Amino acid sequence: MSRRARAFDYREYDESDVRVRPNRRGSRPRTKTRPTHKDATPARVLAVDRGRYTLLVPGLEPGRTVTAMKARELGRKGVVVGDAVAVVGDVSGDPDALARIVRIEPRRSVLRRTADDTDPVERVIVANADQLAIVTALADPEPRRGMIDRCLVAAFDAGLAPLLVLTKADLGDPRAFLEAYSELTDVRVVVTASDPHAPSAPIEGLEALAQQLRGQVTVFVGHSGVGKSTLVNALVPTAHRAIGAVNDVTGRGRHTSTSAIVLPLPDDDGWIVDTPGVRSFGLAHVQPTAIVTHFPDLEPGTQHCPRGCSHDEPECALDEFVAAGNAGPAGPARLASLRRLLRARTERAE
Ligand SMILES: Nc1nc2c(ncn2[C@@H]2O[C@H](COP(=O)(O)OP(=O)(O)OP(=O)(O)O)[C@@H](O)[C@H]2O)c(=O)[nH]1
Ligand SMILES: [Zn+2]
Repeated sequence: MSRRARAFDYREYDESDVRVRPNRRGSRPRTKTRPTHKDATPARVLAVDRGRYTLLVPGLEPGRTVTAMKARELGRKGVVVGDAVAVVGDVSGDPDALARIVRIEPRRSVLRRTADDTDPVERVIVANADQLAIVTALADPEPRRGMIDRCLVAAFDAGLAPLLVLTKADLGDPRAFLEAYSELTDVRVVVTASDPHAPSAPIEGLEALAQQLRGQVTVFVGHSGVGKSTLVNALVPTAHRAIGAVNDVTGRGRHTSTSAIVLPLPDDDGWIVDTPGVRSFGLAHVQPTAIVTHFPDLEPGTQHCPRGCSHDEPECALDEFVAAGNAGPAGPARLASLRRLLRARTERAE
C-alpha cells in the first residue's frame, strides 16, 4: 500500500469493501441479524465530547462537519477519536442536524493509556494512528528521559512508529540527546527552534517535521510548555477554523477539551491528532514481561539472563551487557528507565 493510502483514506472503508456473508439457503436473514445499513455513509471521528461525535464526511464543504451520536445497537462499544465509522441520518452538516453512528470499522491500531501504572481501567485515546510524535523541549522545561522512554514503550506497544521532536533548540544543545538515542535506530528525531518573540517568523526544522508527517496519522504528545501548540498551529494553518467548527457543535471552547482532536494537514496529506489532556502514559495495560521487548536497544542483552529473569535482579545479564557498551552511551540511563518502569508496573503485586 502506498504511504499516502495509509492515511485516513475513506476508500479503505467504502461500502463495497464490507463483506456481507452470503446466505446459502437464500432465505431471509434471521431476525437476530442486525441491520446492515448498506446505505450508511463512511466518516471519520474528529472529536468526542460527552456522547456527541464530530465527524468528517467526505464530499462536504471544507470546514463542515457532521454531529452524531451513537446508535443504541452499538451498546457499550466505545467510539474514539480516529475511528472510521458508518453513519446514517442527516449527514448534511447543517448546524441542527444529528446523525447516528451505526458501525465502527475494524481498527488498524489503538493507542491506549491507563491513568497510572497500576490502574486496571484502560482507555483508548486514539484509533487508527500510524505514528506517535513525542514532543520534548531541550530546555525550559528540561527534558525528562524517563518520560520519553515511557512514551516509547507506549508507542511500540501500540504499534506506532515513534518520532522524537526536540523543540527549543535555540535554548539547548540537542547533541547529547541525539547521541543518547542514536542506538535506537527505529526512532527518528527532528529538531526544531522558533523565536518566541517573533511568532510569525518561520520555525526552524518545521519542513523536516512536515516531511515526516506526510501521508501519516500522527498523534502528538508532550508536556505543557514544550511548544507543542506552536508546532501544531504552524503545521495546520486551518486548525483554528476546524476548532471553530467543534465549538459550534459543543458550545465549548477548545481549552476545556481534554480529549484528542483530529486536524487535517494541508492537501489532506496526513493528519495530526492533538492530545491536549494527555501528559503521559500509564502502562498498566502492558504486560511487565513485554516491557523489555519495547527496549530494542536492550532486548538482545536478555539472551544471557537466567530463565524467568525479571530484569530487575542481581543475576540479570543486562548490567553486563550495558557495561560492555553494547547498548551505546545511553545504555545505563536506558536500563535505569527500564527498571523504573518495571518497578512502577509491578508495585501493586508486591
Ligand atoms: N525559545 C523558544 N521558545 C519556544 C519555542 N517553541 C515554543 N516556545 C515558547 O514556549 C512556550 C510554550 O509553547 P506552547 O506552544 O504554548 O507549548 P505547549 O506545549 O502547547 O504547551 P500547552 O499550551 O501548555 O499545552 C510559549 O511561550 C512559546 O512561545 C522554541 O522553539 N524556542
Ligand atoms: Zn534480565
